[in-house]
Amino acid sequence: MTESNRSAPPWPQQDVPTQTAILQVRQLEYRWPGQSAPCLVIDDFAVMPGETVFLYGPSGSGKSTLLSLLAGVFLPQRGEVLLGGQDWARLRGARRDRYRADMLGYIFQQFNLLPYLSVQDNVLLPCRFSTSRAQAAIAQHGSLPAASGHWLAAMGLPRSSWQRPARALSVGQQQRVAAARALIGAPPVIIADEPTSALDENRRDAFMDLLLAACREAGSTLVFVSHDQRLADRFSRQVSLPAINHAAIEHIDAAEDEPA
Ligand SMILES: Nc1ncnc2c1ncn2[C@@H]1O[C@H](COP(=O)(O)OP(=O)(O)OP(=O)(O)O)[C@@H](O)[C@H]1O
Repeated sequence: MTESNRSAPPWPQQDVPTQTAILQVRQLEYRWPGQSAPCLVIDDFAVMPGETVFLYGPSGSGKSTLLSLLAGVFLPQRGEVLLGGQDWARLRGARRDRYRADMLGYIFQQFNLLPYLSVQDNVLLPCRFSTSRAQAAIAQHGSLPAASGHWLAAMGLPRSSWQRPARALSVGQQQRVAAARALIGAPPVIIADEPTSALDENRRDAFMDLLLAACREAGSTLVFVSHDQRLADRFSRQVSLPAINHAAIEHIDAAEDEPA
């Protein structure tokens, strides 16, 4: 990205009219190194801007693998994965990392916070890697500390916790910090991989209420993986990975993972 277009959204504008998919998978085939058979064979899968997608499937069906492909962490052996009209395979090394930081917030099952950094500094991390996220955060909230405070408050974290080291927070609070980190700078897409699996029922419901409201406020599209079918109705679309994946892999307890 050049200095002159830094304030523009980071994705290639000419390729993204409003009704174009923000995420697109075409003729994808992905095989893990050393495996003879592919784990994922997906002809066509698209997510439109503003959707909230609940992606489900049994253990081992490839959900996390697909998320890594959507995030450009892995590249497919065949086919294309596009984010914001940009084919991940056409970006190399540092450019791919920067585009990911510009475009994506990622919430991990185990939070992946830096334990000794303060809550606020954890939330600000994406702004260190992405100029466009930092600029968006400042444009929206006036300053980076104000932006981190905004998303921490949106996720229900009291001000008294913001300067504490992340490791001093409870599991439920740490997952809220991870969500605030994904939301800062309002990236176009948020990907969440089983973010509620460590939460009890009350904390899970509260987390979901706050996360979905915050994604709406940020205008971020959400792709959310979970085993927990009780969450499915909260989303604008439910997608069964085995239903779109033509790879001949064994699924464990497929029937148990159908939505209620
Ligand atoms: N590091 C790896 N090396 C080789 N094969 C792998 C590796 N990680 C995963 N796989 C294969 O890819 C398949 C899909 O794994 P993945 O973790 O994407 O499934 P999942 O649906 O996310 O499972 P879970 O719900 O248990 O997290 C697995 O069945 C496994 O065979």
